[in-house]
Amino acid sequence: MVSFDDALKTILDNVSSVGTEQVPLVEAVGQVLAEAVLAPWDLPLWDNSAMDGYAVRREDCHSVPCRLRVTGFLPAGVSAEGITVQPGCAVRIMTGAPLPDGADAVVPVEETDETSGEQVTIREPVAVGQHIRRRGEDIRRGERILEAGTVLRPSEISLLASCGKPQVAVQRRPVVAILSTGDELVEVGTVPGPGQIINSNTLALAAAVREAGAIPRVLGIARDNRLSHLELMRQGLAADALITSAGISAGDRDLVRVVLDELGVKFLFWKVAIKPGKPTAFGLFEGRPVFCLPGNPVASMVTFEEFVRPALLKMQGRRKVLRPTLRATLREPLKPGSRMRFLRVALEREGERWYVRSAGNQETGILRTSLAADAVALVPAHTACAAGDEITVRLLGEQLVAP
Ligand SMILES: Nc1nc2c(c(=O)[nH]1)N[C@H]1C(S)=C(S)[C@@H](COP(=O)(O)OP(=O)(O)OC[C@H]3O[C@@H](n4cnc5c(N)ncnc54)[C@H](O)[C@@H]3O)O[C@H]1N2
Ligand code: MOO
Repeated sequence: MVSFDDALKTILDNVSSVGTEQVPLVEAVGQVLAEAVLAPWDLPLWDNSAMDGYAVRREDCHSVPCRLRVTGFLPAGVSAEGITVQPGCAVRIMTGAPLPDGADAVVPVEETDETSGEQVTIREPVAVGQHIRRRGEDIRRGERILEAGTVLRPSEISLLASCGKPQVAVQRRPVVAILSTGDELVEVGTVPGPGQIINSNTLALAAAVREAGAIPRVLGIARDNRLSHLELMRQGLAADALITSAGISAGDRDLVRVVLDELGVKFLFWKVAIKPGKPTAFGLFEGRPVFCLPGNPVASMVTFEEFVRPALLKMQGRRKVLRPTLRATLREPLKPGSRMRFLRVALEREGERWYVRSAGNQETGILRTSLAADAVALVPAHTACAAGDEITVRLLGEQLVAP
């Protein structure tokens, strides 16, 4: 049986990017850039006004108030070619419009009085360069603005768009096959008969795969016989990764490992010293990962979170693949366990401190506890804790606070 740390390390050492693809910009959000991007031009493209107002020559405004003749109008979207601010004159200009020749300052409309359509009075002192956005002040042409490996957020998308890229090379999202096993399973939408339960793991795993940025491919249910396993596992092994659910512990019909062995999967471990999730196995098929997760719905979710999610993120080119942990103070004591434990917990914040309490019954059949959990406490084996002790918890999902 391997330790949790060794299991995670083995997985992460054996997965890598599944390749790159070109995608339209909007679809690239959340994906990892696969190319360095150079700015093809300066940004801003040309000097322009940061205010609605008047383009002026500073030397005409030495002593204010002063009166200037309005000789033109520059809205955004027009060229300033052929327009020059002559001595004693001003050009009415809108935010974003190109700065006309001769002008070296913009006076916001609030600091002027329009005497008539033809004249304007400048009331406030004027400094050279004020309210002008200079060509290239943000980004210089030829500058390396984004490195391969960058996670694309809306800000990066904005920059890529400004650099004229309608599509971009990103790390491809892996296709992840999901196979549940068991004669007791029926698909959702069917009312379970005697001895039957609904195959909820497939949907939970597919949702978790999608949430991790990958593409789920649901294979259905392998029945508890070799042929059914063989047929669906062959399909699953063609995907970038395969996740199986159940059939991996000591049961008489637990065929998953036997059949995957037969198909040529090389297992690197098949039991981990954790609770829940002891019967978790990991193998490789032609370099592609195979995760065999326990059938208990809670164990399935916990092992996905701890082992599969980091792997799927790494396969998408992410360098940071673990959710953050924080130290929190226990509200209640914890008994020691013989294996490292993952306890579903609820966090509360008081001032700058985080407090943690059990989210409910920790038996792995009890899904309700997961609904109340917003973090998982990582409790080492043989460790008893008293109320008031600090423990490490891993946040689940994004932590938002009420406005
Ligand atoms: N003698 C032993 N028995 C068990 C051991 C052990 O080490 N020795 N380990 C226990 C632990 S821990 C777990 S977890 C389970 C895992 O067993 P399997 O992964 O082989 O899964 P099954 O026995 O087939 O099912 C367990 C449980 O989960 C339900 N299940 C299965 N598939 C689904 C699904 N797709 N959707 C929803 N629920 C599912 C299934 O009905 C069972 O109740 O083994 C212990 N036993
Ligand atoms: O994986 Mo089992 O308890 O460890 O649910």
